[in-house]
Amino acid sequence: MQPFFINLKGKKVVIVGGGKIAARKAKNLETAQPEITFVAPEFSEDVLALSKQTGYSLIQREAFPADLSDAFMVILATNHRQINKALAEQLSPNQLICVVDEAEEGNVIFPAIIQRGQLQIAISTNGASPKLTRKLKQDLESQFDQSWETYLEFLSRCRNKLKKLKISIEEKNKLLEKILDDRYRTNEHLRAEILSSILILEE
Ligand SMILES: C[C@@]1(CC(=O)O)c2cc3[nH]c(cc4nc(cc5[nH]c(cc(n2)[C@H]1CCC(=O)O)[C@@](C)(CC(=O)O)[C@@H]5CCC(=O)O)C(CC(=O)O)=C4CCC(=O)O)c(CCC(=O)O)c3CC(=O)O
Ligand SMILES: NC(=O)C1=CN([C@@H]2O[C@H](COP(=O)(O)OP(=O)(O)OC[C@H]3O[C@@H](n4cnc5c(N)ncnc54)[C@H](O)[C@@H]3O)[C@@H](O)[C@H]2O)C=CC1
Repeated sequence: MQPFFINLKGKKVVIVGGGKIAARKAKNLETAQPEITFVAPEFSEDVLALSKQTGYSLIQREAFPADLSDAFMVILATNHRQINKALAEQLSPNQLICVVDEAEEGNVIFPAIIQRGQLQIAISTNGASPKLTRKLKQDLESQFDQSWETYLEFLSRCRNKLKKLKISIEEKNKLLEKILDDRYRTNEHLRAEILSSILILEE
């Protein structure tokens, strides 16, 4: 399995099933802002609340292959093994497909995600142990506190400015290395100091 970061903004995602796992996959996708449609005869409170909050569409009936034909991504999350399998078989090999009870019938698996602003860490065990994935996520969550979000904003501002400067690659790299010192993450004054010294340089 190849890890990627993919832009799903505005993409059509169909989730077949409206239970606990359907809701969890939709929450996993929330910051990516896709257009989600759930198809299921019954929706859980979680799915109903999500759809109310976000405007996701609900189609209340059993799913048919035609519901999935124009989806960029399909998540098969019913509690019936045979239904998930049969629908997966009807999909195009060019669609992104997650089969929640049999990963090998699809081509996408969901990682656990830690997000601190522009820093994203995704974890997977290739389906070997979702519980280990969850445990590692909790470990990393305590290792990466909220300060990383501000730090990434700072790194990004510095880099965007440095990219435009007419200085040598060596000098640029030296500065980019320098701001990786952890003191720049923890000390706001150091950040302000170096940022203003970079921002006044001529482009
Ligand atoms: C292959 C994959 C496909 C996919 O769903 O994308 C998949 C498949 C399956 N999961 C199962 C079970 C559980 N999954 C979790 C938890 C998570 N599962 C997630 C992803 C994935 N799960 C993909 C691979 C991930 C990887 O590579 O590690 C996470 C990371 C992301 C998310 O769901 O958003 C999320 C944690 C994130 C978080 O906490 O933030 C728990 C833990 C719990 O609930 O305590 C259990 C119960 C314990 C257990 O069974 O181990 C079953 C058996 C179902 C059954 O028994 O019927 C299957 C089917 C099978 O094994 O074939
Ligand atoms: N990948 C993962 O992370 C995990 C996957 N699972 C698997 O996920 C599956 C779903 O689990 P839950 O959400 O807890 O089940 P659930 O019982 O809460 O929900 C099942 C949903 O499927 C819908 N459904 C049934 N037949 C349908 C049809 N023909 N068309 C459309 N929708 C239909 C039901 O109306 C209901 O909304 C199970 O097969 C379970 O083995 C379970 C745990 C974790």
